[in-house]
Amino acid sequence: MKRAVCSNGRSAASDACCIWFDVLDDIQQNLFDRGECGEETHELTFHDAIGFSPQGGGADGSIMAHFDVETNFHANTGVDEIIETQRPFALKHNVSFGDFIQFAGAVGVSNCPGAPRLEFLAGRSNDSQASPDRLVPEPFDSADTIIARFADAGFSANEIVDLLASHTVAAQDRVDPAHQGFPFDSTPGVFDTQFFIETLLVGTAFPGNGSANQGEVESPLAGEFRLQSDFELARDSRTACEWQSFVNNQNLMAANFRAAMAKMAILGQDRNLLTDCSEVIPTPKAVSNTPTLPAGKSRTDIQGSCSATPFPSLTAASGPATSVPPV
Ligand code: HEM
Ligand SMILES: [Ca+2]
Ligand SMILES: [Mn+2]
Repeated sequence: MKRAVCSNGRSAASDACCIWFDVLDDIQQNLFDRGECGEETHELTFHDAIGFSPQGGGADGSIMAHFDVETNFHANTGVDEIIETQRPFALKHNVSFGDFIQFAGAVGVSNCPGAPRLEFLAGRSNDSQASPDRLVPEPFDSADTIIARFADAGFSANEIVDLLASHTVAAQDRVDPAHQGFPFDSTPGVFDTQFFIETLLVGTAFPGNGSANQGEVESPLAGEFRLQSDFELARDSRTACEWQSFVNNQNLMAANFRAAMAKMAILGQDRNLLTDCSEVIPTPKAVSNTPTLPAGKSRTDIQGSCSATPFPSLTAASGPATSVPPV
């Protein structure tokens, strides 16, 4: 079949995909600061899409269209800034908010070395209803509550773990506002397995001011932040084996994340009515780093929680205890 001719010598299987090359150029330059590993937009993919229940909603752009409602939800505190930054790009290119949020998320992830190249389907309507409150999980929710919420949206316990690979390139700003940019693993610029290793280490202290915020538990490394929800899901019998399976398996982690993200990105949408524009998403750089026990830690610091399989043996880094700078 003849390919559609797009800007700057590029082409696409469908005419409808050409516009996304222009959006790509614009956001790489002006939203991601020349291709930075962008955490923020990719958080928005989740907060828009998980506003879904069998009653409706989902990855429909509602968080941007009805930001006056949805950003008042406690779990969306602070997300208003990301929305304000992104909305002008969607309006300028005249694409739907739902498409834009998922596209920006996929491009943001592609800027992180080691990430899978995510699927991107275009064609979501720009009509949406505001999501009801209490659908976005909170870091202080119990494993039971989180697993039940995801089940209501159609995700298994293992798929929660798959989606949480996103926390390998993430940091907190709002749980402890006095210590913004404290990341969830020691390599927040790399989509690697360190998040799954480090969340299983014994917690030793609260970074920053030394005391707990709501949804925070003790972390194992100076400067690293640990969410209570990550701590619990790493150790819960329903999620611990999927969690451990990623510890030394980058390819499995990346493949499962890709599949779960593809599902999340079309919550509430009909896949058959969308156009596959995945070829517009850049191919992420590969990584070759070895999954590692951070310096200063040993096997005895690991709280292995999968009863079916022993914790895999890992290379231990040497040198002074790892300390993680903010992002
Ligand atoms: C169990 C469910 C989840 C909970 C309770 C949770 C909770 C949180 C919290 C509390 C933060 C810190 C926000 C801040 O203080 O600025 C955060 C950050 C983040 N989360 Fe999650 N999350 C969950 C699942 C997910 C999923 C499924 C994704 C994406 C697919 C995701 C992507 C992110 C990203 C990218 C950030 C970093 C944002 C930034 O750097 O500003 N999270 N998460
Ligand atoms: Ca990482
Ligand atoms: Mn939504």
